[in-house]
Amino acid sequence: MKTALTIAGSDSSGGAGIQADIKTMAANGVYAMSAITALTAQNTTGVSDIMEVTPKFLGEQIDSVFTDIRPGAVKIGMVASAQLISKIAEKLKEYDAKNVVVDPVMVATSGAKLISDDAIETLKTELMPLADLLTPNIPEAEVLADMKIGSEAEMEAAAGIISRKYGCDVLCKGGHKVSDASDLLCTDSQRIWFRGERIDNPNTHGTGCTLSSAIASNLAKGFSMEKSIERAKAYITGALSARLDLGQGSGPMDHTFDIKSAFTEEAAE
Ligand SMILES: Nc1ncnc2c1ncn2[C@@H]1O[C@H](COP(=O)(O)OP(=O)(O)O)[C@@H](O)[C@H]1O
Ligand SMILES: Cc1ncc(COP(=O)(O)OP(=O)(O)O)c(N)n1
Repeated sequence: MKTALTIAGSDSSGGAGIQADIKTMAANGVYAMSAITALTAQNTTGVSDIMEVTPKFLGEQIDSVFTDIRPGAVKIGMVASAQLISKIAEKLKEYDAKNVVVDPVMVATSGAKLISDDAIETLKTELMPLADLLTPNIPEAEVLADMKIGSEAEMEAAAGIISRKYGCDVLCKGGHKVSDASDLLCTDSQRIWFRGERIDNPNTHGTGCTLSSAIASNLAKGFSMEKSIERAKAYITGALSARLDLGQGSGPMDHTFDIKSAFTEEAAE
């Protein structure tokens, strides 16, 4: 079985973060492992508290994974502090990690800030240069490229700036647009659009975590970057289309929409 590691924060409501990543990796057929950067007390309406692990303990989790079951891909999500980011960079280099997907998580849909300002600088200087793929949403791409994005042409310009600056592929996600949900991949030689119809569903908690984990899963399985994104886009479209409706705010998606087995039958009366 192919393997993948998520290095991210825990979401107590299960829709984003580590929980979304593990469900996604399992649904995409890879063995999922985790190194937790922080616990969040969070639900569909917001984040009420965050408790970070120490850099030493994060390093020990990563050591435990890499020295035993080597991950075929690594997805990195919420990392709130500069010290934790430096520790991750150190360990990725130490273990020569492959297929590194960095989701530069900054702000949750609910509005909660998930990274400190000084950590954004460390993310740029230490972690992003180690990525094979960066997956900013539009507000994150605006911060990273230092420009406003209001059109597809501006998405292309911003993704180009970020890709050149950090020497990696960039997927600028279009979930924050109002017209459609098309994402743009920028490599050193190509611009590829992944076109998506906007699904009329207010429950989009964890879409970014889910997409980046699905891409990492497909990279771990040996698909090319383009094919991995195409497959991940189909997966998230399916998860959103299942129209799960839980919680009082922006609810989670159905990560298991495509899994039917003897163990997923209806609940007992
Ligand atoms: N309403 C929607 N309908 C279809 N796809 C969506 C919708 N909202 C987000 N997506 C898709 O979900 C993925 C994550 O994008 P986005 O929501 O922009 O990320 P983030 O959660 O980091 O803000 C992208 O592939 C995007 O196109
Ligand atoms: C623990 C944790 N990590 C990341 C996020 C943000 O997730 P994302 O997929 O970007 O989805 P939204 O929150 O923007 O819907 C989070 N909320 N919690």
